[in-house]
Amino acid sequence: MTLKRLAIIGSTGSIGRQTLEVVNDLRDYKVVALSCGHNFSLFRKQLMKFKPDYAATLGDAVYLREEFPETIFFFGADGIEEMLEAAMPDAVVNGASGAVGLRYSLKAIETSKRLCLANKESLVCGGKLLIEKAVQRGVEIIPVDSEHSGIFQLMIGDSRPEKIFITASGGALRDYPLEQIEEATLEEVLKHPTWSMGKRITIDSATMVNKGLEVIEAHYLFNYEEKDILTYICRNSLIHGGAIYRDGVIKLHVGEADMKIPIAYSLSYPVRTYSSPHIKLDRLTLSLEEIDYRRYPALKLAREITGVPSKQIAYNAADEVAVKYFEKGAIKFGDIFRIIYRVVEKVFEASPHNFDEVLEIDRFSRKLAEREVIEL
Ligand SMILES: NC(=O)C1=CN([C@@H]2O[C@H](COP(=O)(O)OP(=O)(O)OC[C@H]3O[C@@H](n4cnc5c(N)ncnc54)[C@H](OP(=O)(O)O)[C@@H]3O)[C@@H](O)[C@H]2O)C=CC1
Ligand SMILES: CC(=O)[C@@H](O)[C@H](O)COP(=O)(O)O
Ligand SMILES: [Mn+2]
Repeated sequence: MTLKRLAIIGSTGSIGRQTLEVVNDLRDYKVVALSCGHNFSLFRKQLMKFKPDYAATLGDAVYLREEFPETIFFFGADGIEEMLEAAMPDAVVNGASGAVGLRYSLKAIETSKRLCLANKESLVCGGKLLIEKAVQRGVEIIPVDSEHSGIFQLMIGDSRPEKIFITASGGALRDYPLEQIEEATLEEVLKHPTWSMGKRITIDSATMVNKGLEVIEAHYLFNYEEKDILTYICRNSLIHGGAIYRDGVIKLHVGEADMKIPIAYSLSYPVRTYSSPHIKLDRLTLSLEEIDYRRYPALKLAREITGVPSKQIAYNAADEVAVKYFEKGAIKFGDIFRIIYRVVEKVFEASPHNFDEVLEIDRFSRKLAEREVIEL
């Protein structure tokens, strides 16, 4: 059997680490390229175990060259792109966090046949650019985000659903009294009720910025208008999404809250080769709840800007900046939305034509967000 050659961007993160666990189980993939940001100690262990031909670090870790003479190293954000060019893998898992992920997604489309996309910011910031480039080059984009993986699977071999829906856990503050949300601490916000994930996305679950990003992600992936992408709370995160058909049928995607399942599916599609125990059916409780926008104004705002690229970029950039300040204890939880709202309001409506224009709007939005932090 020929092993499929895989590159993983962000191998030291939550998605990256779980991808390596999956690859270990599946056994028909050879990890040819790995990249990390700054977690060199974990990266070192991954290099020892998976022995990739190519590796890249965002930070400066030139010393790794001596320890791993068989591996060709690259450094910096350009280095991560160069690594993909050198490796020319069959598939790339993009598990980087943040808008920066778009440049790796665009490069993945030039250098491989399949992009397994966890980095939802790629679609939020450059959805049209990315999809068009993938179509032109005949490259598959397979969603890794759990809800989108669910919808993707539901849509295979059937008529197009009239509407789709994705679910939200409600995040760590879903049962807090409304008036206490403003002052919630980082420790409280990081207690996600169902999923174990990186810090930013966990904070984004509590504001529902994550769900806002996901509505936009679904808009580009599946080509639905915002009004036809519904959102509900599913407290146990067992229903990931659903497809609503014209004949009254609703198909649900149900499964454990375990990211290894959608990661594995993105690799093995169109078949399933990964084994994982399913939920005990006699203990299965399925229920959905309406979302209260007073508790989650960031989701309402994301809906209002879906399809307006410059504002989508601003929404994400302002959140990235605000979340960093919240993590440092410099702003309140409630300030995250305040900053996003003000930045999105100030950015004009525009559609970037290329990556450089996306970058320009992203940088401008970050500057606005920094200013809003000072003026709070
Ligand atoms: N975690 C999850 O369960 C899910 C995540 N996603 C999405 O997947 C993406 C990754 O999330 P998650 O794994 O939680 O994030 P993490 O923060 O856990 O991991 C991010 C990874 O990206 C690396 N990284 C950070 N900055 C850069 C950069 N500028 N260039 C290249 N690499 C960088 C990090 O390196 P290092 O740590 O070495 O500095 C790390 O390996 C996000 O877009 C998120 O929304 C979607 C669904 C579920
Ligand atoms: C696992 C996954 O796909 C996350 O994006 C998840 O959706 C986050 O949890 P929330 O539903 O709380 O946003
Ligand atoms: Mn998700």
